[in-house]
Amino acid sequence: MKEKNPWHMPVTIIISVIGVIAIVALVTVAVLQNKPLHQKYKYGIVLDAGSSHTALYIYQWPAEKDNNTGRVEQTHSCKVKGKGISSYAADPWGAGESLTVCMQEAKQQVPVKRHHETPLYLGATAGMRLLNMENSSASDKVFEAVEQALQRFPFSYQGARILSGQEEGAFGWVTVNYLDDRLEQGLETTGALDLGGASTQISFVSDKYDGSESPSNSVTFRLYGNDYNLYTHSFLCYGKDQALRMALAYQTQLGPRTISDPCFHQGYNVSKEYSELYNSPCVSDRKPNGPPVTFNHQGMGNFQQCQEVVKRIFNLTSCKYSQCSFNGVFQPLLQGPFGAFSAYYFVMNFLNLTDTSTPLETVKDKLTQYCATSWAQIRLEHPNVKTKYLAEYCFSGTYILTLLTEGYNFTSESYSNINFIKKIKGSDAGWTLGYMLNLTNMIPAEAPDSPLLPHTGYVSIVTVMALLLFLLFILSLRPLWLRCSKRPQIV
Ligand SMILES: Nc1nc2c(ncn2[C@@H]2O[C@H](COP(=O)(O)OP(=O)(O)OP(=O)(O)O)[C@@H](O)[C@H]2O)c(=O)[nH]1
Repeated sequence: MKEKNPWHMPVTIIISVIGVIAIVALVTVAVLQNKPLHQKYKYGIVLDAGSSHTALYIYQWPAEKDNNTGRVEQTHSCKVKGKGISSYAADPWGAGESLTVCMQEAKQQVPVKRHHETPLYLGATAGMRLLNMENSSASDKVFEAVEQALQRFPFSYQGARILSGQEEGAFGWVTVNYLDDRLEQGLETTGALDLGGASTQISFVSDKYDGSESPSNSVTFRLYGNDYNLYTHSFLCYGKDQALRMALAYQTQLGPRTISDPCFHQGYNVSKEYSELYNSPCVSDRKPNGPPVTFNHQGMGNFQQCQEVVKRIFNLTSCKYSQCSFNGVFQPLLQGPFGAFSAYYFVMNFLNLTDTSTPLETVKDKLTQYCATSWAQIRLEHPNVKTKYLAEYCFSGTYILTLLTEGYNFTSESYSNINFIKKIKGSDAGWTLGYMLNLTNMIPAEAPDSPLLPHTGYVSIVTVMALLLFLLFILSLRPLWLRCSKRPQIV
């Protein structure tokens, strides 16, 4: 005589099968109903028309999350060949044409069906600010040509304009903090240090600054339900290319035929034109009277003397506020971590000085050694680096250190709060992303309502509940099993 297993009984089997199907159906519905829709993306394009060059950035974000948080990312960038658009004053048409290759790339990168709805912006910075100051009709002509060129592409063209220094600083700060998810989460923010070719920006939030002292340095934001009172300042002419011009102008005040420049390596000897050196509003008023056509720019390679030259381009004495950075500009006490990008990164990365835990004295020693290396040796060690960049790293490193410590008042301690960065989570640090987020209203003033549970949490809870229900159901059949097991069957 053998007892029949209750699981083999038809009723139990049918009930179990129905139970399993019910669970699978329940979990499937939970998964499908709450699964994000098939990811479709929207796109935005921003052209950064800088003083030294133009760059194009493409951003994308999930189509159904237009108004959501921390999800816009850079998918592509393109560096326009040649100089910045401000250098086309004598040939405005060339400025428009120069953008064609990168714009064609953008056409390939953005799916065709999204072209017409993709906003396209061009923002120009210090190069065009200077050209506009110097010759506003030339600047208008460059913009006309650029607009015509951009409108030939199938995107939704939203205009080209010059950003103010304040906007450039504030949008750079938004970019850095957005990419770090600091805005959405209401965390302590990171300050932004941007070193361009013609201007430089410093932006940070300080508990000590409420905007009442020097209100022109204050920008207020309400983002994700938090209020920010940002201190920002842009120094026109203190980008690294214009700063170099100013340093050279101090050394050529009397119109000499040769200058021995401590900021260039020994053995560097290049003939340069006075007219070219003084061809900028940052130095034009200092042009010596009747200088020769050219001068010999000779290197001496001495960091300490270079720092003395660089210091001369800063006015560190006049200040009508409670405290200043330089040139009489108000600056509150530095606070928190800082992200330093653009030329800060290019230069410090080349010099192997991005580790800010290195004591400032050691940084100075390394720069001393680097500047003292002969030009022949430097070229031998870096055969693939662009000669213009290579020749200027001693000056640029010295300028950065002087700007940070003497200009902005970073101390040996606060220097370690600086993080030299190029990208954050795959997107370049710079003003462009913040500019687009602002113009597309992609950062809400108030924190968006979030679902009570994330998708995975919801699915897990439904699965656990379904299993528990099934267990309860099986247990409820227990009397049936017992009855079955009490009535043994003879096989
Ligand atoms: N070493 C090095 N320097 C670079 C590189 N790309 C750009 N630069 C230089 O770094 C400086 C800053 O470059 P950008 O951040 O593009 O500045 P920009 O937008 O042209 O200038 P602004 O209009 O003042 O903002 C300029 O002097 C450039 O010539 C690079 O790859 N390596």
